[in-house]
Amino acid sequence: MDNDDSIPTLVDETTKVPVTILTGYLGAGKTTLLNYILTENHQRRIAVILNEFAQGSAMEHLLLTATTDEKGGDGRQRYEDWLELRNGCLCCSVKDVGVQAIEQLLEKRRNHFDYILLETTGVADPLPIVNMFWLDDELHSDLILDGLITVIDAYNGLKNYADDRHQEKALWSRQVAIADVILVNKIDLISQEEKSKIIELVRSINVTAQIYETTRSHIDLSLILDRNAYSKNSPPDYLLKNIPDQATTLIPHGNQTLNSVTMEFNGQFDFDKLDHLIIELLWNEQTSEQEIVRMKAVLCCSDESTYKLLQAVGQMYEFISTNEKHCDNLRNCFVLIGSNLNQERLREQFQKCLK
Ligand SMILES: Nc1nc2c(ncn2[C@@H]2O[C@H](COP(=O)(O)OP(=O)(O)OP(=O)(O)O)[C@@H](O)[C@H]2O)c(=O)[nH]1
Ligand SMILES: [Zn+2]
Repeated sequence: MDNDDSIPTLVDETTKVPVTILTGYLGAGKTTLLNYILTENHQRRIAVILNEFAQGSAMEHLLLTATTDEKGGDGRQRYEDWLELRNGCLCCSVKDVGVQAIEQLLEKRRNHFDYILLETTGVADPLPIVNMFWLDDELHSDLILDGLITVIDAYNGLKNYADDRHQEKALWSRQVAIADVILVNKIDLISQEEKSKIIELVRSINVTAQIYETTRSHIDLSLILDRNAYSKNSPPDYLLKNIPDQATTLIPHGNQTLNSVTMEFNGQFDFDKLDHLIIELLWNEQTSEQEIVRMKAVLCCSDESTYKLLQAVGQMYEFISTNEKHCDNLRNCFVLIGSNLNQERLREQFQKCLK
């Protein structure tokens, strides 16, 4: 499709390119959904990014090209580029590296696509990837996170959840917990009774997501694309949801193991104390024992009646005021990503900053 450089483009160079993230446990129907989206008439030029290990990725690539070829008769190319992140896992190749790679692609191929779909590997915590795309204006990114879709396998879902191996259960729950939209897929394989059970379970983990029942991931695209779920000055939904208070270990990457810690607190923070703690954590306590790479929070501070956001990348951090009043809902949510994060100790440190 190189000759279409000459075709005038309707894409405004200044418009940000939406990124929709697809997550879901192994085999839930993510690629099926991608295939479906790519073959539907969506008036979009979509780039697909697979965040999989090399082998799986090559296979999915084949699956997707097969689908486009089949449907290619009308001469319209429905997706224009392909970015494979080989040798690894976007989720643990610390954030901004991934964003930069995608931005570079975007710069080179600006006229070739105007939407990005990112399928994450089914065995990793999707939170770091979502974090990665929740970008500050100051970073002048061309990308904007549009939404997070979690596909769940209705047939195996209850089993995944009941799995005693802690990692599996935690992963499954987190994928459900942070979604904006949840597709309860493979409805064709379950009974009415099982359907009620799985939907009840999903709802108990995520009270705010839109839940749709699907077969072969078929869904009205207007329900999942262009959702603009993360607009400026409102706390991202996933931070206000009930993310289980827990520490998870992400898949090791190189010689480093990143882990993430999510914490919730009720009440109001004393801003000066909190500010002091952040400096302490990011500047004075960065050791091989504990290193915070990324931190985000939605906060209620006693000096303001609206939510504050906290953003930290490396040692740089900032507080951002929002327009959203915290009223009597005094929930505070933190997400920290780094190495050797000690949740207990962190919790104690933050606790001391409450009024
Ligand atoms: N019966 C039935 N099978 C489905 C449905 N959706 C997907 N499948 C099948 O489930 C299998 C896995 O689907 P994929 O789309 O590859 O799942 P995935 O989430 O991309 O899997 P990973 O990338 O390995 O995590 C495939 O064989 C699909 O054809 C459905 O609604 N009903
Ligand atoms: Zn897949």
